[in-house]
Amino acid sequence: MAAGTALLYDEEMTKYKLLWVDPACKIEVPERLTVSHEALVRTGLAARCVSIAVREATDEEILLVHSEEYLEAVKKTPYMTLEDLMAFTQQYGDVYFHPNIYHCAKLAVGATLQLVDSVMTGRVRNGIALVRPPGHHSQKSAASGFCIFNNVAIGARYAMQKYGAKRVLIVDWDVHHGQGVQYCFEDDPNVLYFSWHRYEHQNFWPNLRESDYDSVGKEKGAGFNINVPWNKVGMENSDYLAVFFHVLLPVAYEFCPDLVLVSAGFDSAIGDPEGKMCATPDIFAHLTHLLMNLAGGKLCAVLEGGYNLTSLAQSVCQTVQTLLGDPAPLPADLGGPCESVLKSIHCVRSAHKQYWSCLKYTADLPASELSAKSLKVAEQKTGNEPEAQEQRSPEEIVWPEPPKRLCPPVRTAVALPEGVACPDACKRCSSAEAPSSLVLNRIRGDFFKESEDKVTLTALCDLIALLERMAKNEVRNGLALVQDVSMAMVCVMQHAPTSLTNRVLLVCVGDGCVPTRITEDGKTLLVHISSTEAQGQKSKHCVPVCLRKGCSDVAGFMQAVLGLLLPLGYEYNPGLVLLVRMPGSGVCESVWQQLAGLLQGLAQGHTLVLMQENETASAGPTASALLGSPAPMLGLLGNLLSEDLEALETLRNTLQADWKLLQVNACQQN
Ligand SMILES: O=C(NO)c1ccc(Cn2ccc3ccc(C(=O)NO)cc32)cc1
Ligand SMILES: [Zn+2]
Repeated sequence: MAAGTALLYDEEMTKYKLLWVDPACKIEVPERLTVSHEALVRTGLAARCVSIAVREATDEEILLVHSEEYLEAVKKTPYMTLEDLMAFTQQYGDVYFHPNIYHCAKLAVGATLQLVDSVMTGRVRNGIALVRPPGHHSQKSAASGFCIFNNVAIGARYAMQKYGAKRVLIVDWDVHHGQGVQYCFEDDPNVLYFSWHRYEHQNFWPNLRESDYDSVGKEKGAGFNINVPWNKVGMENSDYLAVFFHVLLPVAYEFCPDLVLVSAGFDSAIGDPEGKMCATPDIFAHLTHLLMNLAGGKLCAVLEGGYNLTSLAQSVCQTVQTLLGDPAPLPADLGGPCESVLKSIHCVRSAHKQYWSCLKYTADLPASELSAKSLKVAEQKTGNEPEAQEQRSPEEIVWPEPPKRLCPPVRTAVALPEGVACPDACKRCSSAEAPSSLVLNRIRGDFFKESEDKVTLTALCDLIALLERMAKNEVRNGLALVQDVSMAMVCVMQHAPTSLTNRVLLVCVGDGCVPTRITEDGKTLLVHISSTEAQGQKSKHCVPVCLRKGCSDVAGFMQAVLGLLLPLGYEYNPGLVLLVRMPGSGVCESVWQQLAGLLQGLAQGHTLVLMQENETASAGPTASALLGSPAPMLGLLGNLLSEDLEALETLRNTLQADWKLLQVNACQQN
C-alpha cells in the first residue's frame, strides 16, 4: 500500500514577475510561492513530505493539450524585448509574460507530471505541487488568467496515456472557473471536471455564459462537467461543505475515479482580494479529507490561485497536514448554506439529474428559477450580505489562526478478547490496573446480575481504558471486539460524557435494536442504517435510515453516508464518533472501510469502532482504515433503488428544519 506525501517545489518558479504597470495583474507575485513553501518548512510539514525533484515538461507533453502554433509562439518570449512582451501579452489579455515565464511554465507542467508519476507508480500515496504560473485558465491556443500551460489538464491526459487511468476526477476549488479545463474535456466522459467559482450572474471574471450550472458537458461528455456558480461573495465553510455533500461527493463516488487531481487554488479562502469569500483555511483540511478515500487515495493537488499571502500559506499547510494523515480540526460552529448557494445546488443537481442516478430524485426547479434564467434577473442584494466583508479592504480582514492539530502518539488502540491477534501497527489496550470500584459498581449496576462474569467485566474495563486514553489524547482512535455490542455501546455512552465528551455521534450499521434511551439526553446523535423501517419515533437526535436491500446495497449505503450521515455529523460536531457494526449487518468490507475513513474527519479523528468478537475477519480491514490507509475503490456503483433514494430525500426534508446542512433546495419560491 503506497504511503507518503510528495512535495514538489523549485525556487526557479519564483523567478518571473510583472515588469510593467497593470493593476489587475499585480496580485500574482513570486512571494505566493515563497510564503507557501516557507510555511511548510517552518511548521515542519515539509520535512515530513517526500521531496520530489521538479523537471521541465517536454514539447510532447505540452502538446497533449496545447497547439503547436501556441507552443511555438510562447517559445519566442524569452528573446523578446519589453515592448514585444507587452505586445505579445495584448493578444491574450488577463495575463502577463516575462522572459523567464516560459521556463517556469515548463517547470510547472513538469512538476505536475512528476507528481502524477510518483502517485501513479505508488512511490507516494498523494502529494502537492507548489507551482507558478497556474494553469486552469489556459486553453489549446491561448494564455489566460495568469496561466500559460494547463498544468492539471496535461496531468490528466498524461495519467490516462502513460498509466492507462480510465477515469480522472478534477476538483477545482479555486474561486475562478477553470474554463481552460472545461473546454479541454467537455466532450470527454473519462474526465469529470468539477468547479465552483465566483460568478455573480456572469458579472465576475471571466464573465462567461458557459461557466454557469447548465454547462454540463457535450455529446459523450454530457454529465461530466459540473459548474457550481457562487452568485454572491462571502461564502462560508457551510456553503463549501454543503456543495461537497450534495453535489460533488455523491457524483464522484458514482464516477469512481482512478485518480483525483485537485486544481488547488486558495483564492477561495477568507481574505483573498479576488474571491472575497469567508471560508477559513481549516476548511481545506476537510475538503482534502473528504476526497482522500476516492481512487484508493491517489490524490494530486496542484496550486492554482491564492493572493492573500497569509490565508494562502495557512490553507496550503492545512491541505498538506491532511495529506500527511494528521487529524482534521473540529469543523467549528457550522451554520447552514445560504439561500443563494441552495439555489445553485438545486440548479446543478437538477441540470445533472438525468446523468447521475444519485441525483435522480432531485426536485424540479421552481418556475421562478427557469424564468429568471431566461430573464437573467440578477438576484437583488438581500441586504444581509456580511457588511464587514464589503467595507474592509482585503488586507484588513482578520480570522483566527487555524487550531493546532496534535497527533496522539498512538494512532489505533484495540481492545480484544483473549486469543485474538492484535492487527499490525495497532496497540493492544487493556485496563492494566484493576478497574476502580466505582467503575465496577457502575458497570455491575447496569448490566450484571449478581454472578460476576469475569470475561465480560474485563472486556468492558478494557473498553473504558481505551476511552480514557482517547480522552487524554494518548490514542487517536480505537477498535473493540466484544461479546455483546449493545452492552458495549451502552457502556461507552455512559462513560463517554465523563471522560471524553458530552457529544457522541453514534452510527449503528445493521439491523438490531439500539437502546434509544441513550438518545434522549441530546448528548447523542444516533444514525442507524439498517434494512428495517424505523419502529421508534424518529427525532432530531434519532435518525433511522432504511435501505430496502439492507447494508449490502453499496450504492444506497454510500448515498446515505454522503448525503445524510456526513452532513449531520459535521453539523453536530461530536467529540467522539462511535461506529457500531451490528451482528449480521451484511455491510461489505470496502464500504465499511469507506465509512470508517470518512468519519475520521470528525471529532479530531476520535473514532471508536465496536464489532462482535466473531467478526475477526473484519478486524484487519477495519484497523487499516483506522490507521489511515485509504479505503479500496468501490468499483462502479450499482443503480440506486428509487424507493431508497426517495426515502433519503424525504428524510432530508423532514430533518432539514433541525439540521441545516441537510438542505439541498432553496425554500420553494412562492
Ligand atoms: O487566480 C485566478 N485564477 O485562478 C485569476 C484569474 C484571473 C484574474 C483576473 N485577471 C488577471 C489578469 C487580468 C487582467 C485584466 C483583467 C480584467 O478584468 N480585464 O477586464 C483581469 C485579470 C485574477 C485571478
Ligand atoms: Zn483563482
